Amino acid sequence: MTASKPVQQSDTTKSEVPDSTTPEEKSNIDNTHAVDGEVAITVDEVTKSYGSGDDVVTAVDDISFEIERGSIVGLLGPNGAGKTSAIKSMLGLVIPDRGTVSICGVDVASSPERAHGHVGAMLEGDRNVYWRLTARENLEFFAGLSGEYPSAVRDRHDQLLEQLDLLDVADTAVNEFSKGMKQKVSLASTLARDVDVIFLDEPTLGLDVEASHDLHRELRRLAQEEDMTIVLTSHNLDIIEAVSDRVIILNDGKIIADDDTDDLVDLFETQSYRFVVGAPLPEAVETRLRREFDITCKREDNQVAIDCMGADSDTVYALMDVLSDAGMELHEVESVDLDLEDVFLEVIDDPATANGGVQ
Ligand SMILES: Nc1ncnc2c1ncn2[C@@H]1O[C@H](COP(=O)(O)OP(=O)(O)OP(=O)(O)O)[C@@H](O)[C@H]1O
Repeated sequence: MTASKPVQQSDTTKSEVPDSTTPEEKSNIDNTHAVDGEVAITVDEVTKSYGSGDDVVTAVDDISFEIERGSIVGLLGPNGAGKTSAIKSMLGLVIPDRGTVSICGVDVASSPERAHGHVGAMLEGDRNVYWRLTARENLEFFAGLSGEYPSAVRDRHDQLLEQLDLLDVADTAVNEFSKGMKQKVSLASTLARDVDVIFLDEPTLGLDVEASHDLHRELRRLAQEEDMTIVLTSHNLDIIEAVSDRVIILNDGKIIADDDTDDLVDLFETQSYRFVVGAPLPEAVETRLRREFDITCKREDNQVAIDCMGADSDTVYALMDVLSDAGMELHEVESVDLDLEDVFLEVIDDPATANGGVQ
């Protein structure tokens, strides 16, 4: 990503980035898959604050992780959790106060151009591309930024355009496209160079269901067949659950969970129980349950379903004792089917529940 578009965005922090790439390194910028071992990204004790004195905001607070080559990692967190700052730190778009980042074994701070040679990024969706250019011209432009000749990448671009269902409109100006199509051109432009790592911020924003599924498939294919490493953020947790091998959840700049997506959901599933009792649930009983346990109640016909998250066996028996003391008839106890969204809300509410995943 010698000078690819994300680095050119109206990002006031860009000027902070020094380019200490040596002339030898510059002459050596290429897109070979020079991956060091199996680790594509290393983030080591990175902290990034903005402002100073009383106004200081610590957006990223001492985070460390490694991302394996060919994996897809979802970076999650509520608004203001530090996701964008973490991604910008990884890309070298902001300079961390402390810590180091390396991509494909290249230190981003000391050799940004060489590191960027391995990276594509789509940070602002359809605003990432030039609307007056055609889809194909956008791809050629972004490939050209790193010195690739249009004739040399034509086959690859045709393949990309075909995979994203854009080949028929390849020579149409982007400003005639729908938002979803622009988004796809943006993704194709991110992939227009042969890179090892891509960062995608809200890649499915504006895409319809079918286009979203196409994108899921394409991301999985890129990881599985081309060994591409993908870091994505989205507020749509269905997408993260569908494509990510692993999720890292940030809150207040800290990592509060970091685990394989399936393991994280399984962990909560085995700890989450539904107790079904006959309605009504007396207010005093509900108040006591809410005070002593992490529960939600749903009324269904003549029954009340009490969902208890993060429960071990002691909790299950203690909750059953409360119901029994209150003379409630217990119809059923079952484990609850959860999705990533349930897990995310639970971890944000109480990070300690992600035991095994907390740093
Ligand atoms: N340039 C900046 N100057 C000052 N504070 C900033 C700056 N950028 C981010 N912040 C603050 O840092 C914190 C983390 O912001 P960041 O944008 O990294 O979070 P985020 O998880 O990406 O949020 P969102 O989901 O809302 O995009 C927030 O409190 C934000 O206000």
